[in-house]
Amino acid sequence: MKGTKINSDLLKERNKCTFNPRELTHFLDGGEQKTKDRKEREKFFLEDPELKSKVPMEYLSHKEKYEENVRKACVIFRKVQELQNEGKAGMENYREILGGQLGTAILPDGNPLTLHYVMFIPTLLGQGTVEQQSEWINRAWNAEIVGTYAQTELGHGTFIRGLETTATYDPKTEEFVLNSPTLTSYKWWPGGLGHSANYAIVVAQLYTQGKCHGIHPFIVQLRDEDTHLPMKGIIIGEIGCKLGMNGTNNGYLGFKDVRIPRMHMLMKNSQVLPDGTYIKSPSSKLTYGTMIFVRVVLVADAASYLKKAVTIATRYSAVRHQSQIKANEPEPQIIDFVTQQYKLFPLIATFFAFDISATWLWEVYNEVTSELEAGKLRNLPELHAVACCLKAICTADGALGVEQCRLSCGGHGYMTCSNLPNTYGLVTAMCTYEGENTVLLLQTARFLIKSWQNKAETIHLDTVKYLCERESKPFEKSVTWIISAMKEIAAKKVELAALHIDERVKRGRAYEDAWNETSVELVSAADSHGRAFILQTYQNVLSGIKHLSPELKKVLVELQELYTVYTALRCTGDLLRFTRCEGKDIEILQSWLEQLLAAIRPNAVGIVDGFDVSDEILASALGAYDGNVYERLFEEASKSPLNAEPVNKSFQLYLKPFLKSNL
Ligand SMILES: Cc1cc2nc3c(=O)[nH]c(=O)nc-3n(C[C@H](O)[C@H](O)[C@H](O)COP(=O)(O)OP(=O)(O)OC[C@H]3O[C@@H](n4cnc5c(N)ncnc54)[C@H](O)[C@@H]3O)c2cc1C
Repeated sequence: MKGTKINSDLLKERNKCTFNPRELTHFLDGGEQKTKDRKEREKFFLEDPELKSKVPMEYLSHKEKYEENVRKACVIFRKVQELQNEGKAGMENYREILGGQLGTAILPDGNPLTLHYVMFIPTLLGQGTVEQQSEWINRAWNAEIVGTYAQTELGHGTFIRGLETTATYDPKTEEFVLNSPTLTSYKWWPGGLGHSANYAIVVAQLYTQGKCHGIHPFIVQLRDEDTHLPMKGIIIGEIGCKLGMNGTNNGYLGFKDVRIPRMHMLMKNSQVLPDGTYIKSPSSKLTYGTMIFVRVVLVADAASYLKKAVTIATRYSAVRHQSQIKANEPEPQIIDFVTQQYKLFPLIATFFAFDISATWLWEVYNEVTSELEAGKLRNLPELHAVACCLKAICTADGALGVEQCRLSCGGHGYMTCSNLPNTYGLVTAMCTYEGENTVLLLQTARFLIKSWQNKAETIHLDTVKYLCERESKPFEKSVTWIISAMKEIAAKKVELAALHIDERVKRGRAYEDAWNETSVELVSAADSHGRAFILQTYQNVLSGIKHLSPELKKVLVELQELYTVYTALRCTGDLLRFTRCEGKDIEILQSWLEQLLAAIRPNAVGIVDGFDVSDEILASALGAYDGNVYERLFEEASKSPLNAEPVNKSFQLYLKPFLKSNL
């Protein structure tokens, strides 16, 4: 629909915007040059006819979808390779192509090769010895082999110590023998495992010299490199249809006496010597690296999906007219209903909060990883604790936010061509994979309880030192007060949870039972801790920005205030229970929130324009830049194969006989 007129409501919105959206784009990209690079990259991929689908993917069968996805995935990574060869190499290519922006524009229902880049290669790097890396990494980078990461089994996901696949060392042949002793030991879920990967990193219980040494990673060839037929003893297939991500080819895998050479165990940390002697890893924490890496990426992805959804819903809300506010007046744009603003604007602000946290996490992850390379593990538990709660909060709020955007678009939001249902499918999956969210919050809680008990150490840790520096300030209508109140809430929740565990233990409960019985409070404490952290990081980053125009800075401050007040009001009960805030103060916060909604209203479309998500990436009839919503809905409907003929054969076969049967 190129060259069509821009919807007049959107034109009006754009005219009243008080800042330059281009400046926001450059700010989010990290500079004008980075915007240029991103746009060039998008053009390189999105304008390639090979990457366009002839028929919308949703009208394809499950099998056709998979085949089309593999075709496109191969084109994509060939193109990434071309970029590398031209010297335009960089993590950005992979992050964009695998993440929520460019990646989902080309493969909206998931990429069957993602795990190769996101898990297989990072695990080889993180857990393989130098020799193993030199054997495998080049082959993997050059895509001579395609790998996946097979950990979860039918019977166990969260509790990895309970995994049942066995790898038993045979010193006579210097091989491991892999077996799936039970139905529940079958691997279940790994992306790309069904029909795409020919290798996998398999997590299995290691047995040597008659003893089990717990779970370890092994490289296993699944399929012949030429024929792609399953190797001897490999039982493999796809797990079937899911709520979303139907293009990722999640698979199952069983082993029947599958032999692999000793050097196929990844031995950077633990080792098995030729005679079967087991050498333990110097620290169990050394395997955290890859896990944290993926969680860091997921926080950024959650922000990116939210950015897309809120762009679609905000533009649509400016175009859509419905009902009346006053009798005899024209129908308003639905964005003028304050309830609609309340649905959308806090989500716009949430994107900024998450994006800023994601950048922080990425930087700290890189620092801690280089420390790790130098054998320094000190900062790893703190990073792990922050990554866990940020992943849980950002993916959970991201999924809720995308669903709220869908609901805010009324009936049309329910259309697949709004791209909101599909986006929801992708985000909600993130709440489960790479650590189920509740379980992750409990991991953060474990760190918080330890920090609570060991204040001498805690005072030196940036993310938790507030547990030692407690002061209860009287209410003030300010961002700073809310942040200190959120920390106070988190600290009190940690204190209470620690107290309740102690009380239960004193009453004779085992510590583990006491932990479980206190776990609702523990999760809540970790959640508050994470939210306080996000608010503080948002504040730190925003107050440090110097080079922006006053017009844009003003908008960014309003958004930060909105996110902060919105977060505070979402935990009104906690504020009243744990801080010096009173009922009358909540009213002040409520009216502050309403003022902020009104302040942001004229700039809402400008802000989402500033996100600069192209129409191809939005892939939405409701969210395109020109706002021609109704024309696009009709255009999408015309693509339904049912509309290709005036009468469907089912009329003659079933409907007509039914109608004429005189029941
Ligand atoms: C789309 C998708 C892609 C995936 N891709 C991969 C992949 O590529 N490779 C791979 O190996 N796996 C993959 N997985 C599997 C994923 O990692 C697991 O589903 C996840 O770890 C959760 O484990 P589970 O399914 O066993 O859930 P469960 O652990 O059975 O969780 C069910 C419920 O029990 C609760 N629960 C469990 N343990 C505790 C506890 N200790 N305390 C409190 N509550 C608890 C949870 O909170 C949850 O409410 C994928 C999953 C999905 C959905």
